[in-house]
Amino acid sequence: MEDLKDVYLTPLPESQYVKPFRLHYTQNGKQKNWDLLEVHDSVAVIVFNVTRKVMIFVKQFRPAIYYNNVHPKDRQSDQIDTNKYPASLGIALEMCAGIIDKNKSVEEIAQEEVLEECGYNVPLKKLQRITSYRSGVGVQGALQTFFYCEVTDEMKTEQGGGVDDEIIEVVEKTIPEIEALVTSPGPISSPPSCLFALMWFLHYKADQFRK
Ligand SMILES: O=c1ccn([C@@H]2O[C@H](COP(=O)(O)OP(=O)(O)O[C@H]3O[C@H](CO)[C@@H](O)[C@H](O)[C@H]3O)[C@@H](O)[C@H]2O)c(=O)[nH]1
Ligand SMILES: [Mg+2]
Repeated sequence: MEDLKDVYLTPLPESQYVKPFRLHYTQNGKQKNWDLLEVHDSVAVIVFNVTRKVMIFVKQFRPAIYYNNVHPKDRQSDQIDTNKYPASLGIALEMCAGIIDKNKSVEEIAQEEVLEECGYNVPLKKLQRITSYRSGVGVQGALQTFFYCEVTDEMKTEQGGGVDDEIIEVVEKTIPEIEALVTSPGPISSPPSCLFALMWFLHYKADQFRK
């Protein structure tokens, strides 16, 4: 995951993942505009292993985090120096998550992501839909649907780690480790949606697993 080289930037061509727009509107009689990115809606799943009382996280290289850790003056050069800026600067700890880019229900997408990324084969009825919320309200506003799912060691039928060219490390954390994560001074290399999910878990679910 940390073997990174040949890092450079280009302007964005036509993309299947992000579409940039300027939205024009008149509000209270005043003409305005706002620059935004159309991105896919998504699902995210808290996977909790009740056999060993650990939460299942995924760790992966996130180019957007990496980019934001590169000093603006060093972004201009032909290539970003990976000795100065190693891959570790872009590695995020997240819940299992995936974009909705297929004609399937959110439950089916969530089920697929849990298998592909974490290696657990869960029946649809084990996926508890908690809520949905808007991510990136400044420029995206896409909808993410959040699930909670309890798994056992017996359900782990695959390695996990992603599909195609995805490189994902499956990481397990105990409840005290989750508490340490959400109370750390940061910067935490996780999206706020993940931190919300962890607080939700600590508030509504964790007590029964603390004994
Ligand atoms: O520019 C891009 C963007 C995506 N991909 C591919 O698209 C897939 C995306 O993976 P998937 O697991 O479906 O989605 P995530 O990247 O995990 O993103 C989800 O999880 C994130 C963490 O919660 C949220 O921020 C996102 O909104 C949500 O879509 C992967 O195969 C990528 O390789 C590319 O190749 N190029
Ligand atoms: Mg994913």
